[in-house]
Amino acid sequence: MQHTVHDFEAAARDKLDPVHVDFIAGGARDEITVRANEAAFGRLQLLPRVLRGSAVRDLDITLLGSRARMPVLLSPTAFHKLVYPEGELATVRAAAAAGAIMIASMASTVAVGEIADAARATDSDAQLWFQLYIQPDLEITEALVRRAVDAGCTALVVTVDSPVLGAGERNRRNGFHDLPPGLRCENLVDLRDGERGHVRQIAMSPELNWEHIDWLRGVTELPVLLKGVLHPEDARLAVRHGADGLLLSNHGGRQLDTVPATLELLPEILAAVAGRIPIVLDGGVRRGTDVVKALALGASAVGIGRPVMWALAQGGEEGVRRLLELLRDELDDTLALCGASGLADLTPDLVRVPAWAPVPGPAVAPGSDHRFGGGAVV
Ligand SMILES: Cc1cc2nc3c(=O)[nH]c(=O)nc-3n(C[C@H](O)[C@H](O)[C@H](O)COP(=O)(O)O)c2cc1C
Ligand SMILES: CCCCC(=O)C(=O)O
Repeated sequence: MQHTVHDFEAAARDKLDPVHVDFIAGGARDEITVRANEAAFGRLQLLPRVLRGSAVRDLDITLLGSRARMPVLLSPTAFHKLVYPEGELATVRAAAAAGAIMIASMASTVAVGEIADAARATDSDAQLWFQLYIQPDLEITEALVRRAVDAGCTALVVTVDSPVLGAGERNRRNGFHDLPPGLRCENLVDLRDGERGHVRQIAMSPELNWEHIDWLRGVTELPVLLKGVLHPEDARLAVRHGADGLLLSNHGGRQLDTVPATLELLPEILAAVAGRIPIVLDGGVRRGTDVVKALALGASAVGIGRPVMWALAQGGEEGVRRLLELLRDELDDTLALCGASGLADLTPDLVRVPAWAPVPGPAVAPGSDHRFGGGAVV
């Protein structure tokens, strides 16, 4: 039985092909950023308030017009059928049950229209968003956007940190470059005559620039979030080019290795956008306390990537449902312990960077023996 988010990973590792475990767990190069994301949460401390809570806590959010019952989104992850036969259909049913926003990957193994139909069939009002890699062929990109719009997606998440494919050295060593026979990137099927949904159809393009974002703004009315902006100057440019939000993400450490943990960048990015657009953060979120830290510092919501893949592999729809319930319970528990009656009570004063320096007292000169009070006071 899984009692923590990490337990799902352990259970999934027992079930999955080790090559697929490496695909999910792995990152770029030395995986320094992969480790940094989780470690950053551990370094921050919470400083709770007392005697001001409430019997129930409000976890609802509205993000760019999409309502959700918890501030945890399912970040886009490719290839769900690789780990569970129903793939994204199982994931979206669980997300809908939890009232969580799912961001379907452009590289999903179920077509976005079918994912949306499965969500609607649950009678939940949970929203589906679509992640897009802008393709240098703009007609193809427009056709993809149309598929997302027709499916009823309520926002687009444009991944901008992938001018080239991340260097997953585990995948290279394992020779994992492709989906196994029978699985396809369903959103890419027949975009052009006869295209069969091959992973290699996805162009990671170093030619992309801000004009592509301007162009995209012109072809859709959907809110557009940029995923993978890390430099504060780019955050300012994103606002100027009409982005409606940012998903502050280093792709779970899968693109450029040695970039900072997203949590460490959050204050700078918030300062750069100065409240003009919401910031969602992903990377290393594994605990209710992690969610609280990110939100207290000013994120509007967080996303989870690998935990969803592990839970899906462990137990399909039921696994992802339990993962989301677990995170919701931990979040609720943390809010109660922080004296918060809802997400609005999460303020930056609840978070501390540890101050290792001793509290200042009477200073004693180096070399003096303070036990005898003989040193000069400086
Ligand atoms: C197996 C896997 C597949 C992913 N696929 C995509 C993708 O298709 N598009 C995308 O923008 N990000 C993708 N990501 C990155 C996630 O959206 C997210 O940024 C990252 O996983 C968050 O970090 P976490 O795994 O520590 O929660 C993928 C990540 C993983 C682990
Ligand atoms: C072509 C699929 C890209 C998936 C991805 O973004 C990742 O594995 O991190």
